Formats: sequence, structure tokens, C-alpha cells
Amino acid sequence: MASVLPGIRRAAPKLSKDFFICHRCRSTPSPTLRKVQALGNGFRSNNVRFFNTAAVPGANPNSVFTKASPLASLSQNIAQTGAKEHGVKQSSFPATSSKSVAYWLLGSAASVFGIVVFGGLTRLTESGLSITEWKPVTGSLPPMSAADWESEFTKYRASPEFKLLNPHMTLEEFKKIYFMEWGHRLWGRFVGLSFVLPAIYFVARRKVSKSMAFKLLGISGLIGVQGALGWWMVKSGLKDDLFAPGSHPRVSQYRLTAHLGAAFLCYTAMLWNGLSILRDNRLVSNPARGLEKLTQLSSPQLSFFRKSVAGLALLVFITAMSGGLVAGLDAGMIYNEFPRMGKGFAPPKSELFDKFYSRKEDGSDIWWRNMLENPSTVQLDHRILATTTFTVILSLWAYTRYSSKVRAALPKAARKGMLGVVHLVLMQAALGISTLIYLVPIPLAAAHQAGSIALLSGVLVLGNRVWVPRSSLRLVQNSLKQASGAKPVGPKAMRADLKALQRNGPIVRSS
Ligand code: HEM
Repeated sequence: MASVLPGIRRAAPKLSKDFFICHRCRSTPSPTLRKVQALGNGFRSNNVRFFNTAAVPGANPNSVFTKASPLASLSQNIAQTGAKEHGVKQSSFPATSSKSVAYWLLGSAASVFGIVVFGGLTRLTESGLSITEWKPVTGSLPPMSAADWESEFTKYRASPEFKLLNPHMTLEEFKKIYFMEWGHRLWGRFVGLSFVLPAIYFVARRKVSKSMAFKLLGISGLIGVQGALGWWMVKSGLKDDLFAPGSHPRVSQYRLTAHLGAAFLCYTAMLWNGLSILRDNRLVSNPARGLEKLTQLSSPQLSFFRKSVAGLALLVFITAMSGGLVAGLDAGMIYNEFPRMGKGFAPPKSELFDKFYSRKEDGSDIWWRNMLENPSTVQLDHRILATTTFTVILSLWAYTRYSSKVRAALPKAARKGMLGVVHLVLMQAALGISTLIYLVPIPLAAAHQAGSIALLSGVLVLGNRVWVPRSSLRLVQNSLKQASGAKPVGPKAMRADLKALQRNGPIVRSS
């Protein structure tokens, strides 16, 4: 009995050690042609062996094959899916992006992780409103002379934050908050440039697949939007109506959350794509084993778990956004106890849905306005979402441990990933509760913010270990098919295979 993997209608072939690739069109020779080449129908130049097919009957006379590494050959090969003849318009992008792109994406994600934590510190030290202008280019340099400092300080002295909260601030104190905000903005510029410039290089040098080139474009756009959102957020803290007596000058909690959300999305896109490239490279380096792995993951026993992990990533994101609202409203400064909030587990309904927050005569906006603008309700929302996230994670972990079917089907790496997520959520809940009980001290609040991205990363890593992207499956199937000389799989056939696989499990046929 031999196990036949999806998309391969006969036993998976063993890959030959010698790979050849056409010097001109990057196609690979047929098995018969390979035999002829093995007999030595070629010539040597610059230490590269070229195989001229002009003398081989039935071969394309324009082909010139050179020996290539198995990986390079396979990835190029797959890119040429369906385009067998010279003259057919072919994509110049490889099928798999290079590993260097993955490392750079992961480095960029680390940089975004850093700037999010630094941004949290900027907010917690109340430094965010110290620079009252947005100068994307000239703002890269801090004030250089005493006159420059005086000018910046004068602008700050005209802001609501100075007038109402810091009327006694000295120039020396101002410099401290200025450098925090300036550092945050500089880091933002660094994130943008260290992403966009290498992205252009990688695309121009065809180090990325075509779909990845579009994704890099999307992430670059998101970074630009993030910069604009940052300034839009700061502007909301400089508005004239904040001069009103009794008002508390701070940025809009909506804009703060939008800024945080865009950073999380950017981070997610970088981390996910970086991990996916590494995974695809691993799968393609040994396609037979890769297909086996993907087949194992496509098992119907894991279907619920896979979907739950996707749902969990969304839940963590929503919980984090509700945390952004808590931070934006300083809602962590009330009800500094856990699990109770005052006399019960929740404040009275009259307080949670207070008419004060409604702006419509008929009060139809009372629900959502309180949920997004009333500090008591916003804190309760965050507690409920956090508790749900916590419970879902522990339940999923229990499911992977105590369901014998899932336990057997889940790869070891995924089990480890699940355990990692359990540790992260325990830490995050402990940090959240401590932040609340101790009235939002800066180190705890910053650690809680970092913990939220760490938790999201844990869920994304877990997701990457259990997800079966169609593109990866197709890539691996085609590597195998090409290596065996069979016709490559098109997207339609691949989708049908994947569906059948998810419905019925691996196909087993006798050899
Ligand atoms: C379990 C998942 C949790 C996640 C993903 C999460 C996420 C977040 C995030 C992203 C923030 C915004 C931080 C900032 O912008 O500075 C935040 C703030 C906050 N969270 Fe959580 N949190 C979780 C659990 C908890 C728990 C259990 C509590 C306690 C009841 C809690 C209490 C707080 C408080 C008080 C703040 C405001 C801190 C500040 O003003 O900087 N969190 N949370």
C-alpha cells in the first residue's frame, strides 16, 4: 500500500539530484531531455555547464540549460507553470519569495513591535502633544539652538495641554517630553524608509513572488496611512475647544485606537508574510515531505481547531482595540480592583448607560456611545473581552490536550505553539490586573501593551503552524508534479483537491 498525496495521481517520485534550468526562459527540460544531457551534450563556460539542446531531436532549439540548485530550479520551475514553450509570455517573478525577504519582514515586524511599545511610553509620560506641528522631512532634526528650543516651547505654551495641565513646566522639563515624541516620530520614519526602500529593491531584483510584491505594496501604503493617522491623532489633542475649563486635554480615544489598530495590522502583515515565506521555502525544499505535512494539517479532525485559531486572532485584536479605548479615556484610573467593580461585578446599569453620553434627542445612540465613550462601560467592555480571550485560549488548549483525535492529528510544533499562547495570556491577564490595581504605573502599563502584541504574535505563530494556504499547497503539488514530469496543477484542480482532502482526509490507493 502506498499513500498517494493530493494532486499526485501516482506514487510521489524521488527527486533527482541533478536539476537543469533554461538559461534563457527559466523552464526545465523534460525527463528524456535530462537523460540526453546526462550523457554530456554540453559545453562549459565560466565554470557553468551549459546544455545546448539544438542537437536534441524534439527539443526547443532555443533552450540552453544550465545546472541549478534543486531549490532554485523548483521555484523557478513552478513560476513557469503551464508555460512550456519559448515565446509564451512568462512571469519574471519566482514562485517563492527569497528567505532574505522573510528575515527582513520579521526584522521590520520587530521594529514595529518596538515603536508600539515606545508609542505607549510616549503616551504614558504624556509627551505626545509636545510637538504641535507635522513636518515629515524637516522635523527629522530636533531643535539645534537655544532660539529653536524657545520657538518650539512657545508653540507648546499656546497649546491646551500646557495651559490646563502643565502651566509651570520649565524648558528643561519640556525638552524631556519633546525628545520622547521626536524619538517616536523618528522611529516612524525609520520604519517607513527601512521598509519601502528594501521593498523596491526586492521587487526590482525579483526576489519576491508576484503576489508578495503586491502585499509589500499594501504594507508600504499602510505605513504611510499610519503616519497620517498619527498626526490626525495628535491634532485632536490640540483643538481649541480643549481650552474650556474642566476639559482634560488629551487625544481622541477613537483616533488613538485607530493609530494602535493600524500599527497592529502592519505588524500582523509583516509577521505573517515573513513566517509564510519561511514556511513555503521549507515546504518546497522537500516537496514530498511538505505535501505530507500539509496533508496532515488538512485533516478534517483539525478543521475546527484551525478555524478557532483564526477566530482567536480576531478576538485578541478586538480585545487589544478595546484596551486602546481604555488607555485613551484613562479608564484604568477608576475601579482599581478585580474582579469586582464597586459593589458587584459590574457598575449599575444607570452608570453604564448614562444619558450624559447620548448626543441624540431620542437617545438612540446611548448604547454605542456609552460603550465607546463612558470610561466605566469601556473598562467593563475590556474586562469582558479579556476574560473571553482568556477562556477561549484555555478551552482551546484543553481541547488539544483532551480530544484524542485532535491530539493525534496536531503536529508537535502546533502543540508547542498552543502552550506558548497559554503562557502569554496568563502573563497578559496578570499584567492587566496589576496595571489596574496599581493605578496604571508606567512600567506595568507599558509591559501590558507589549504583552498584547506578544500575545497576538503567539496566536499568529500558532496560526502559521496549522493553516493550510491554498497557494502553499499548489506550490508543493506543482513542485512534485514538475519533478515527475507530470502536468502541473491549475488553481481549479488544486481547489478541488483541497476540498476533497478536507472532506475525506488523505487519499490512500494501492500502488
Ligand atoms: C487578555 C487579553 C488582554 C489584552 C489583549 C489587552 C490589551 C490591552 C491593550 C492593547 C491596551 C492598550 C495599551 C495602550 O495603548 O497603552 C490595554 C490597556 C489596558 N488594559 Fe488590557 N488587555 C488584556 C487584558 C486585561 C485585563 C485582564 C485587565 C484587567 C482587568 C486589563 C486592564 C487594562 C487597563 C487598565 C488598561 C489601560 C492601561 C493604560 O492606560 O495604559 N487588560 N489592554
